[in-house]
Amino acid sequence: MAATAMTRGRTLYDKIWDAHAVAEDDGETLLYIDLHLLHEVTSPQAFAALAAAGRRVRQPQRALALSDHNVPTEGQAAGPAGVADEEARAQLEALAANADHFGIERFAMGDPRGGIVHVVGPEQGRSQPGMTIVCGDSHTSTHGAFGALAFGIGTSEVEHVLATQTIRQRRSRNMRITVNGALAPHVFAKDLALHILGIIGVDGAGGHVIEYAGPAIRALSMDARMTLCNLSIEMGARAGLVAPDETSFAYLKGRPAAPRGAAWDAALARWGHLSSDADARFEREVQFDATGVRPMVSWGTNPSQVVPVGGLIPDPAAIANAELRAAAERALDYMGLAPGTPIAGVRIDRVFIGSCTNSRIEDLRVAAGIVRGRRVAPHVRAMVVPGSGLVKRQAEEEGIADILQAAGFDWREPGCSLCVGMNPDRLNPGERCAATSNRNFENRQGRGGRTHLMSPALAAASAIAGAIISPEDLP
Ligand SMILES: CC(C)[C@H](C(=O)O)[C@@H](O)C(=O)O
Ligand code: SF4
Repeated sequence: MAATAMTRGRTLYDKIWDAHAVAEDDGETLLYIDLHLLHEVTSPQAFAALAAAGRRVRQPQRALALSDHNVPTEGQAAGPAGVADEEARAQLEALAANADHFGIERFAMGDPRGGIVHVVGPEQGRSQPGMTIVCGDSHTSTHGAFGALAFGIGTSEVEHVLATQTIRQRRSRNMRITVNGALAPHVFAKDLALHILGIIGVDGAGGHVIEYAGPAIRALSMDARMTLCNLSIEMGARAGLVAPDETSFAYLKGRPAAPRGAAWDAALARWGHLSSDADARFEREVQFDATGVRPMVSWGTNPSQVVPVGGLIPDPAAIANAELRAAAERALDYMGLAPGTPIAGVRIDRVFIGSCTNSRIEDLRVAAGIVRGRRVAPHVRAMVVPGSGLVKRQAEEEGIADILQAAGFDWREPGCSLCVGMNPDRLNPGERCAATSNRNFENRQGRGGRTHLMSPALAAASAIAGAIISPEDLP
């Protein structure tokens, strides 16, 4: 890039891209992949194809395999053999066998280091600034919180990465979301993400990689940045990222896979340069002030259909755009909600605190802080599913598990669980759930189930009230 015409600054995304570009062909780039995370649902066919072609895994030490989507949230110590569902058991057994055959490290079911792939990668210190990270899973965007380029890939691409440690990609456009000011007390990264979704919609970042910037983002913890980056994919983005800083470095220091000693110092020196240049160009810019962000709840069947917890369920008749109006009508019908009524007070049957969006230790601390000394409403079945065995253990050591259980929450073993209903944790038809996950599509948590996305604070408060409520309004 020596030509003077090319001296314009680069974004963080551009820099990570350029540093990993191996070859160019017809507008596509072959990108080197630093970390490949695998789970049981999207890897069996990839491994089968690899084996059929007589190939080996190019760099097995750059992969880690985890069982998360269809593991039951009890009895994990028994391993796949103890899983009742045949398809789930077959996938879990295949992952274990494939990882062992191809020399890939895996955390077996029941291993305390195991859990949701997007919780475990960061927790182990494997997800690091400046890396390219892929997984056959859309919410791989979570790892962008570390200033990594992290995105989901399909099963055929999983095979390609296993075989070559590279992937063919088209460059995305750059988008920056700058959040000025500071979040109000009791407002969390989840609210911020749902607020952004409410502004830009589910296609709002289509074709772009989002960089989150500004003082309100800098003030977020790593757990919170992961929540925000996690939801980038629901905005239509290819990935979302935050430039690394002292918060990122402090989080990573001392983690099992983080560099140590002189290697740590060298890494810090490298990571310190990972930011967008002042004159970098973003094709799209969104800016707003965090002060106005309220605790948010979804009322519909996509994650951009949100209102503040103090707001009203919208009236489709008032929506000018015909497509959005039809979507709202259909969503309200599925959700069994009446337009124009307050979202607070809508009665719920279930509560799910978990998922790669909100199942980390800070999320559980917030939930425990709200339910301490209170009881879950008698008609509500509430469960907490920690994101990993280590989160579970830490919550038990901190007394969080006791508080949640004393309040009447079911304390489960880690996994995706009720986020996606691929294990026995499912909603029954018509059941309404306050959920801390990221998707509220029709049938997402079980056939006919109705999902309201919200923060752990709101979900915990709603469990107590038996209806959607803001924690400040709890008696
Ligand atoms: C099962 C998996 C492929 C899927 C994804 O890619 O996101 C799941 O994790 C989800 O959240 O819907
Ligand atoms: S927790 Fe939910 S969103 Fe996250 S990877 Fe699992 S199924 Fe997907």
